This record gives sequence, structure tokens and C-alpha cells, in this order.
Amino acid sequence: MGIFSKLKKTFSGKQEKDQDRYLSGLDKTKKSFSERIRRLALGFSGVDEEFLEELMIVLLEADIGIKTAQKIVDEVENRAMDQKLKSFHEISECLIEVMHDMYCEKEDEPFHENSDGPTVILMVGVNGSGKTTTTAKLTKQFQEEGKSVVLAAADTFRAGAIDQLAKWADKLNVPCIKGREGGDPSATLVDACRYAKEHQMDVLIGDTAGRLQNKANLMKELEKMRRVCEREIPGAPHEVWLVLDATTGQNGISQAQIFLETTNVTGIILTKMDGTAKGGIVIAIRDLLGLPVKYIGLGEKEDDLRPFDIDSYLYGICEDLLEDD
Ligand SMILES: Nc1nc2c(ncn2[C@@H]2O[C@H](COP(=O)(O)OP(=O)(O)OP(=O)(O)O)[C@@H](O)[C@H]2O)c(=O)[nH]1
Repeated sequence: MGIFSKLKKTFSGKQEKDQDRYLSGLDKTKKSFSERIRRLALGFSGVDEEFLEELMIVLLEADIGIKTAQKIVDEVENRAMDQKLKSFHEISECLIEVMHDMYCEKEDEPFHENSDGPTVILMVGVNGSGKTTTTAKLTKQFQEEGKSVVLAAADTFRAGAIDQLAKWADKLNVPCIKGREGGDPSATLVDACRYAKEHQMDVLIGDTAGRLQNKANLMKELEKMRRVCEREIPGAPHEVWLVLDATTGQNGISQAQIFLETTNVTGIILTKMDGTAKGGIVIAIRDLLGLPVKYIGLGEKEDDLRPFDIDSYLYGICEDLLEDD
């Protein structure tokens, strides 16, 4: 069964709330991606140089990035030759299949849950990427799984960041360990780890500052945070999630690379997917950074976060093309 039939079988007609949010959150990407692919169909007369060039442009417009886009184009060309694909429908299905296979090439590690005490998650990323909002959204998700959560407002750098997280904590009714503005974020994390152990919390989420002004400083700060967490709770931090703003496109990938060079990131959370037509960045992240996209942010409310799933994502961006089937 081809990927189009598989996606249709899995998702068509499903009216669940979760899936609706996934689809509406990807609406901008879907509209522009499907529209551009359909435009490609107009002048299609086979997989020739002109077609491959146009396909490359479509992928770049979706923010897949030049390296990854080139790989996809080459692979579509190879498969089209090997499998003697002729019609535009076959080619567009092959394209989605190549994107799927590229994402699935690497296996995802499951959530590193600490079976022996609180699971510590550190949120890292540049200012404004959505760390604080995502921390709140994650809190809600863990609460829905029946887990207790404590927050650590370890962004002691940005004025107002502590209050912002504390407000979310009030709203979600979870404890929040607050640092002092301008204070040492590691000290806040130590307090939070101790609180989590003492109160037998399931999850501790640490919202950190996103300073990128100097790689050496960032490295030092992140290393210290890891060290103090590990000292308080062996194996912590169990996850370090890098929050990236999808609307910053390829720029976001460069930022990510700096974080990857400075600390052991275990996953990506891509925010503001609802605000961009360039959702192809998911594929570029996977290809260039090798990291799984754990969650995607699809809005500003606490419910607007979904675990990333490659099939739902591909269905979300190519749903209109399936109708052409
Ligand atoms: N549309 C949309 N907006 C989002 C999403 N995630 C976060 N935002 C908004 O992005 C803005 C920045 O989010 P914050 O959570 O404050 O970002 P931050 O990384 O904590 O920022 P600093 O505290 O400055 O480091 C806020 O206005 C959020 O409401 C999302 O998935 N979709």
C-alpha cells in the first residue's frame, strides 16, 4: 500500500478533537505546500531537469533548507527511475514517501522517565522561542497523564520571566520554585530538585534563560545547571528539550546548532507551527540535527501542544493532495 492510501486509511473521516487541532495548526503549511505542488502538476511532462528544479524551489519555499531539499530531490529522481514512475500522482506520492523515510531513518528514543524519583526536564532555547508557554503546555499534558509537576523558574535573566511562569503555575495549580531576578539559575534548580524529592513529585520542568550572546558563557551556565541537577537527582536532567520557533526557519537551525554544541539536547519542541507556512522545517531539523521533534506547538493556549507524529504531520500538510487521488 502506498503512503497516500495508508494516510487516508488512518486519518480520513476521523473527527477527534486532537486531530482537528493538529490539522488546523498546520493549515498554513498545508495550503501553501499543496498549492505549490499542484502548480507543479500544471506543466508536468515527466521527471526531467526542469521538473526537478521546480520541485527544489517548492521544497525551499517550505523551508526544508538547501541540503535536505537536494537530498529529497535526488531521492525522488532515483526512485522515479527505479520504479518507473510516470504520472504526477505517483511522483507526488513518492515525494511524501521520501520525506517520511527520511524522518524515520533514525529511531526515536522513548521518554527517559526516571523510575527512581522525579524526572527532570530542562527547557532551553533563545528568548521568545516559546519556552515558558511550552513549559505550561507540557505541565498540562503531564497532569492529564496523572503526573504531579513542579516548575522551576530558572530564567533569572529576563525581567518578568519568573512572574510569567508563576502565573501559569497558578493557573495550572502546580508549585513553582522561583529564583531571584539576576540570581543564579542553578540555585533555583537545586531548590526545585529538593522540593521535587521531598514532595515526591513525578516531573520537574526547569524553564531556563535563553541567552546566546556568548557560546562559552552559555556552555558554562548549562553545564552548571546539569551538574547541580545530577548532584541532587542521579541521572538528571533526564531530558533537555530545545524549544525552537518554527517561524524563524533556517535561522532556528543555526541557533539549534549552537545549543547542540554546548549541551546534550535530547529532543526538539517546535513552537508556533500554526503561524508559519514553512512547516517543512521539521524534515530539515531531523535531517540536519538528527534529533527527534518531540512536540509541536499549535497555538498560544495551554492545550495547544501535541506530541509530534510523522504520519499525522504528513497527513496535515498533504491532505489536499490526497483528495486529488
Ligand atoms: N501562535 C503561537 N504562539 C506561541 C506558541 N508558543 C508560544 N507562543 C507565543 O510566543 C511568545 C513567546 O513565548 P514565551 O513562552 O514567552 O517565550 P520564551 O522562550 O519563554 O521567552 P523568554 O521568556 O523571553 O525567554 C508568547 O506570546 C507566546 O504566547 C505557539 O505554539 N503558537
